[in-house]
Amino acid sequence: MSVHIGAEQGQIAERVLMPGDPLRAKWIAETFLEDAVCYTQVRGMLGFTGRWKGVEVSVQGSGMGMPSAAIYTHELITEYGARTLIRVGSCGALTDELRLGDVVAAIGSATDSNMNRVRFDGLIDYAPVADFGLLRTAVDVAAGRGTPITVGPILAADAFYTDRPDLYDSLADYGILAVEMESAALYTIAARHRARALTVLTVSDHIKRGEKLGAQEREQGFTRMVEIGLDTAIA
Ligand SMILES: O=P(O)(O)O[C@H]1O[C@H](CO)[C@@H](O)[C@H]1O
Ligand SMILES: O=c1cc[nH]c(=O)[nH]1
Repeated sequence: MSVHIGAEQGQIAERVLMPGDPLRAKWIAETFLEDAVCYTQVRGMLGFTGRWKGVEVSVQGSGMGMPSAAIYTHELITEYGARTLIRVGSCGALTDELRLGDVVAAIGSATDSNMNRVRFDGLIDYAPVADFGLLRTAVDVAAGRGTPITVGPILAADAFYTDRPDLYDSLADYGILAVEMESAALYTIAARHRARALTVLTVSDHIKRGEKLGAQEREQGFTRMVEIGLDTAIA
């Protein structure tokens, strides 16, 4: 029984969807999974296991930011044997190519987090990347569903409220599509343990245009993302 999840062995599936928001985990379990059972409420970070198209899948809230996401990723993999981890989150668009509600798959994550500098003694700028097989599957799944998906690099930031919006402009110049707050930790820890990880996001804000998704569009956008995540997880 792990410190932060506290589930019994066997209660968590090998395939896990990871939203940051624990209430999104609840919504996913109640909306998409058959026979979903809640296996943790520790710190209010809800986790559920049920079935999608007959295959066991878990959905575990990971909180906001890399210190929190790293804890859940680590425990899911090392204590519960999770092998396929797909983050389903929201992001702020940095590029004009993206519109509110668009779905993004993160091929890799630039980050301002210090975690990998500590890991590699400041000597290497490690490049956290998605599992290629999962990414390819997600693109195929999205095409099969008729959902446009934009694949590219993103920024995993420590701060939601930044004092350096100028850096967002520079990153956009270098092809970074959007900003969120967990993917670099997910990709790094999954790689360390030879697990597969992918981040799929819905554009909830446009940073440059100052736009925000409304409640109904948010739910529709998240539905498309979650269905891609679930189909990819079981493929
Ligand atoms: O929608 P989620 O998955 O929480 O992801 C994004 O939303 C939170 C910030 O509002 C951060 O966790 C960020 O990564
Ligand atoms: O991390 C995030 C998530 C959504 N929107 C943002 O601007 N940042």
